[in-house]
Amino acid sequence: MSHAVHYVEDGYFMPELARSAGSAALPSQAPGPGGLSVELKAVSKAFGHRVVLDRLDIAIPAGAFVAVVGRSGGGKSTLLRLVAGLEKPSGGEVLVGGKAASLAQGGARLMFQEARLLPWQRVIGNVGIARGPGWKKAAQATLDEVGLGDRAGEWPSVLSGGQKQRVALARALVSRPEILLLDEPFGALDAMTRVEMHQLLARIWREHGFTAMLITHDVSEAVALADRVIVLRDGAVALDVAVDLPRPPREKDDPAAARLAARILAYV
Ligand SMILES: Nc1ncnc2c1ncn2[C@@H]1O[C@H](COP(=O)(O)OP(=O)(O)OP(=O)(O)O)[C@@H](O)[C@H]1O
Repeated sequence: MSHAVHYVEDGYFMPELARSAGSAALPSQAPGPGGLSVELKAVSKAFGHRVVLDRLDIAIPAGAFVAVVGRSGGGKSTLLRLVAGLEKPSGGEVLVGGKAASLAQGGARLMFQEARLLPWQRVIGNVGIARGPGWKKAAQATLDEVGLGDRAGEWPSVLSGGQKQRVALARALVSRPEILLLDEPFGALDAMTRVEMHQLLARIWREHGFTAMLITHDVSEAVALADRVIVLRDGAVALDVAVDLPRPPREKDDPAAARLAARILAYV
């Protein structure tokens, strides 16, 4: 498997590093890479005296879709930053594809609650921010995939919140990441738009084949999208449950999904 090298810091590509590493935007019609496994072995993280994560053991197989839920301040974003290589553990090991997670190794892309688009770049420029050879074609194809092919030449400021998140998703996907790390990506959207984004993300995950880690406060959203839900509580895993229901998305009006969400909520 070829490991594309990507560099991310707070959602932005650092194109000069990507170029020097020989990375280019890949045509988005290429088959998905299948994802990388993620393994946390006795991982602890402390900020000063505050222990945020306490000897976590989590193994995520390549290509899985895992949601992490938990109360505010419970260490969910910290966990994601460790997997992205943006933070180092205070103890234990974070392995991505069997190697220590690091920014330099790359392969993971992040998506946040805010789209974080560059206002001076048009939509297509925001997606193809790495500017490798053929970037425009790849960016346009990825915009087509997220249903915004006809908005490529517009400025981000004229887009709705949901459309901006579609652009952010396209920006994350254009380089065919092996891991997609989603930190409350739909938290600011209205209920209808959230459901549309669930459908889009579920389809794209199936078609691309990356490993997905979704952080969310919303247990129903976790059940709608993930094939496994982990509850983080007091820095430890309080529950780790498989979502053994028909393929996502599974929305709240599905009684089995609602029952499972209620069960999970008891552990949050
Ligand atoms: N760089 C940092 N320096 C000091 N403390 C930090 C740092 N990053 C996170 N923390 C602390 O770690 C704890 C967990 O934060 P984190 O953002 O991981 O939680 P979270 O579960 O994602 O919360 P939320 O759901 O509110 O986003 C918090 O108490 C936070 O203040």
